[in-house]
Amino acid sequence: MEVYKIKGGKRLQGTIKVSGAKNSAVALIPASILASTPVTIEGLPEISDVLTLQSLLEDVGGAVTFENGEMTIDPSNIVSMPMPNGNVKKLRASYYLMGAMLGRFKNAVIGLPGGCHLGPRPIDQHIKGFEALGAKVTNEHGAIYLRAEELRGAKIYLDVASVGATINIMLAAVLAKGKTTIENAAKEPEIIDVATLLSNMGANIKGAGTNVIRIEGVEELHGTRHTIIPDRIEAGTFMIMAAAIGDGVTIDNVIPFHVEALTAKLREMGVEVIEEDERVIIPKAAEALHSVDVKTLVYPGFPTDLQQPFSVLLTQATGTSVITDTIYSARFKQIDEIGRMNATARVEGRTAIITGPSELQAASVRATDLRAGAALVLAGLLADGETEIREIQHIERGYSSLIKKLRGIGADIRKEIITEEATVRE
Ligand SMILES: CC(=O)N[C@H]1[C@@H](OP(=O)(O)OP(=O)(O)OC[C@H]2O[C@@H](n3ccc(=O)[nH]c3=O)[C@H](O)[C@@H]2O)O[C@H](CO)[C@@H](O)[C@@H]1O
Ligand SMILES: C=C(OP(=O)(O)O)C(=O)O
Repeated sequence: MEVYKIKGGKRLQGTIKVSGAKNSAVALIPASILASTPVTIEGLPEISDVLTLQSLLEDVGGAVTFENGEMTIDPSNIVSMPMPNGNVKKLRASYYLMGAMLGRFKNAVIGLPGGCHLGPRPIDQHIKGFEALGAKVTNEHGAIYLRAEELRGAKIYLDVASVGATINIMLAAVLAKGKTTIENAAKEPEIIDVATLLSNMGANIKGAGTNVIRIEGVEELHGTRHTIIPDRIEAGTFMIMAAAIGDGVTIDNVIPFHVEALTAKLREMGVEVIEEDERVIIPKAAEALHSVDVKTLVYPGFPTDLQQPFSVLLTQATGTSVITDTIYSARFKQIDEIGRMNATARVEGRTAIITGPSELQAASVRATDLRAGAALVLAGLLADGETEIREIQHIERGYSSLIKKLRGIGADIRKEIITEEATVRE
């Protein structure tokens, strides 16, 4: 079993570079299925979600190369083969194969997606959108069957501003006949990124990044070259780490506007944050951090994906802080784990209540999901002693070269293989 081992207390210093956005990458790769000629995406993060999608595309006939963050996908020989099991269950974003395969072939069979367990993760709004476009959608034996004679543009109002549903409907609608309008669309930067790729492939999309997206279907899409946006969640994770235990950290390859909600909260806590064109500098960890309350919201609100690492920073603040996650009701599994590390924190319904400052102590802990894993890495960096983090496969779904990057700014973190015997003895 692979684990991360972290010796806490080392102050972070230097420049750390952010990779391409995971939550864009996992939609851009399926989007390439809609083209008739090769699509190249530059700057992809080297994470397991990207590798899983590569092999899913290869399974259905795609010719894919991936080197130095650049993926070229030749979708011309892709066929609509059913994908009910296997790799599709490894990630949440495999649901984008539904929109892309439906858009190109008018039929698809895709297993229900996996991803982090954060409480219910329904896809009813995706299905409502596909049905509005003319697809018949059924759930049979754990897979979604989508079939359409033809797809026709429609007006779709989303009951919740879902990132996944907005992107999936765009994917299905770009080759549909006529005009599609998505109302109450989500506005996340990743949606703009996917719309930019699709537009460069020849799609006609207006309004991505606002709550009304208008799509005029086209006959065919062609290949293109696209550079992915930086990962605002990875950038935010490093900003939080720098605020907790930094001594001059520059986070490079960030769009500062994308992390505005976090920057505002950090400043409210007493952290100095300097924003430049494509980087953010945290000159030093604040001497005294103030407690703050945080509510996660759809973009541009405070992102649910940063709430978990942020909860660890709050253990260092003086006073009681309350986090409310309005997006995912059960996204607090890190709280039990940091409790083992001497944090004073508890969960009440949709909120986590954290009182600080606490001197964290090293322990053996479990990365229950991706961002809980990032939270535990931060807890390990702060703790006295050597922390062991298990189930790191969750972390590696979403953070590219994390060990190398953190070592580059002075962290004492390494990956080790431990035997089951050692696990049992502990
Ligand atoms: C709004 C929001 O913060 N979205 C985040 C969410 O996206 P993700 O794509 O997972 O979630 P959505 O944006 O699609 O969903 C937002 C909310 O709508 C609900 N919902 C969604 C689809 C649906 O068909 N029915 C439905 O009820 C979800 O349960 C959730 O409460 O997690 C991703 C990975 O952690 C983040 O990158 C996204 O920024
Ligand atoms: C929860 C996340 O990923 P996924 O939706 O892929 O499980 C995340 O990116 O924080």
